[in-house]
Amino acid sequence: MPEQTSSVPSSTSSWTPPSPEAVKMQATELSVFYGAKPAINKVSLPVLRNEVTALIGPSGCGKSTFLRTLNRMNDLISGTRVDGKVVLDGQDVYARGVDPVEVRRRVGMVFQKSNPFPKSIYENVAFGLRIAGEKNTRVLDEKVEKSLRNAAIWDEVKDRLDTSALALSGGQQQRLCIARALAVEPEVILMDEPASALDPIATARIEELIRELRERYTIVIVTHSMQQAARVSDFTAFFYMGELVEYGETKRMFTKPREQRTEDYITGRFG
Ligand SMILES: Nc1ncnc2c1ncn2[C@@H]1O[C@H](COP(=O)(O)OP(=O)(O)OP(=O)(O)O)[C@@H](O)[C@H]1O
Repeated sequence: MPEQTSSVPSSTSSWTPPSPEAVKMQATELSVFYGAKPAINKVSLPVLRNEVTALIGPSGCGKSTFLRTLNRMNDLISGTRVDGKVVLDGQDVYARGVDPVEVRRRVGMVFQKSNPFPKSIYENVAFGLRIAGEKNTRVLDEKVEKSLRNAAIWDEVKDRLDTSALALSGGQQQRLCIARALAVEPEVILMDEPASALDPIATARIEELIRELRERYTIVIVTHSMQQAARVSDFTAFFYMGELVEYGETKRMFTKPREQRTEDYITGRFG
């Protein structure tokens, strides 16, 4: 099978595979070990271009572990071993010679708890650009503004770019972190429960933003909220005890799940 061809578990074999051009990332037979036991076991899952893919499943089933393999964040956790393959635009991100820092630039990440640096709003967004060697003030200004606009927070902060990011509300801080992720022009954005610490209004803004960002980026989101997965995602992957149980279009998964375990989970029978 060529690298770009998507691969899905046998339980979804009646699902029509996407064309190779539609596949931005592809995990194949991916297992991750913390010590001897696999936290995820032989997971094969495509991530489709300009779509939102939601990862759902009960606590501890391996959603975050899977997410972190997509941009080699697991490399930073000592004792982790990754088996299998993750391909980004046809290139194996774990191949020898691939720079994990470049992988993380192309595949950005937003975390559950917003984590702005104790710096100004401006410097938070400019941070990655400065690290990449950008010194031109005009370029920095332009990119900071563009990122803040794209993260739907520009109007709220444009008059106080030099004030501390820590003075923003939780929802604003999370959108600032999204702006920071966008500044280095990633192609894929990974979001690990990005709204779980936010109130319903701030959550709605993040969800709206995810729908907007989908026009330009490929997004993978971990969420505990079935409603959120149904609202924001185009495709859903249901994990259970380290296995990928079912993957498919979100609408279909939530109305006609093929697997009993998926149905039990989305109807709240366990989780
Ligand atoms: N750094 C780590 N060291 C050792 N074990 C870990 C580590 N991170 C995760 N695990 C284990 O791997 C398994 C999967 O965890 P993971 O965080 O990926 O699940 P999750 O589905 O994202 O859970 P949650 O929804 O609670 O965030 C769990 O058994 C967890 O205890």
